[in-house]
Amino acid sequence: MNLVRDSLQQAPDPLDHIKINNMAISDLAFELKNAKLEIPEWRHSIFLDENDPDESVESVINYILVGNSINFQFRDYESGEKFRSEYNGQTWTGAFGMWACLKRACDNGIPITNGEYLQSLSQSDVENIFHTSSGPDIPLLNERVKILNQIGEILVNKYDGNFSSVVSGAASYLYHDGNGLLEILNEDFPPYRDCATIATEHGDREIHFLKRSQLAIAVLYGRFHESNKFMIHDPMEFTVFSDYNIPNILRYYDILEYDRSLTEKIDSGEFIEECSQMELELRIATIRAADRLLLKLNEYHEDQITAPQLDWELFQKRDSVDTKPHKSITTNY
Ligand SMILES: Nc1nc2c(c(CN[C@H]3C=C[C@H](O)[C@@H]3O)cn2[C@@H]2O[C@H](COP(=O)(O)O)[C@@H](O)[C@H]2O)c(=O)[nH]1
Repeated sequence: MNLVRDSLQQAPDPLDHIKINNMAISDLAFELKNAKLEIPEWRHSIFLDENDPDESVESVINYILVGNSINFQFRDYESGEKFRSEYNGQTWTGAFGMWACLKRACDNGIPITNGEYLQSLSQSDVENIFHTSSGPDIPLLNERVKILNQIGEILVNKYDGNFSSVVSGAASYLYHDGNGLLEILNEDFPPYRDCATIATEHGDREIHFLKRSQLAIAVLYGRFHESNKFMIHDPMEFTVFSDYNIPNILRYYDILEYDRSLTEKIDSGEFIEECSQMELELRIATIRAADRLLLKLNEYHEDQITAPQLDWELFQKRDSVDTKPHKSITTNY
């Protein structure tokens, strides 16, 4: 049982606005066959380090799972300019800009991973956390406040106020008869849910993308996979994380071919409505194409490459491709 892959089986194939080019998939797989395809451990200064005397595996788990609940939308909707903030003498942009602010809050003793604190966070508290002296404000601030309040309430009511209790109570799997960590995040934490309904010839079908929840678990898997401090025994069940960068990178490599109407919308900077057919097709095609790319890549690799490794390889190219990402206003990515 894989919530994402099983649900995508129900989605239309082929799609109306996007064609997946299998030749281009083979070409990119060949190009990447000797790539390192590492599992990132995310050991930047903007993340907590479990080896610090003041930190622990639990504090890293709490930090990553709180932060990823608001890991979405970092580009100014008009200018496309990325949110950015300073930390440790460096400028961090986009998602890393968000993490820089969260780390700054931790350094200032703000208990942002404590459910009690989160459930009563005010708008001005969050404005202060994400205050930046340069560039655009972080988008969707109010949505971030609501999500953090909701996450805090759930943690207090069910999990002793912190995410490490969620992890310790879950099986060390993504999927495990409802007790896998991904299943629990999806079931117990509505802000982490990431699903939509798509019309098919057999009627409406619910499809799951689980982008932020999979990314959050993949970060912990990457950080601790060489130790027994946090295990995921079914890493092949990850899919790539369908945000606004991965589809654009696949488009750049001609793996995703958009029809004229979708091309015109994206290249003119028009918004594509969240949960519209076009937006859902972008996310469905991203995961379908990336899974096919994984299969091709694994023809060249003895030890099986997992989706987080492919995702990170692709994601790093986001600022060097000359195609434009789509714009949808959403809290899913
Ligand atoms: N597929 C995929 N999507 C990712 C990431 C990361 C990397 N950082 C995470 C890794 C560890 C921490 O958890 C960090 O947050 C962010 N994103 C997504 O991209 C968007 C931000 O893009 P830009 O505006 O250019 O910063 C936004 O939707 C964000 O959710 C990734 O690795 N893969």
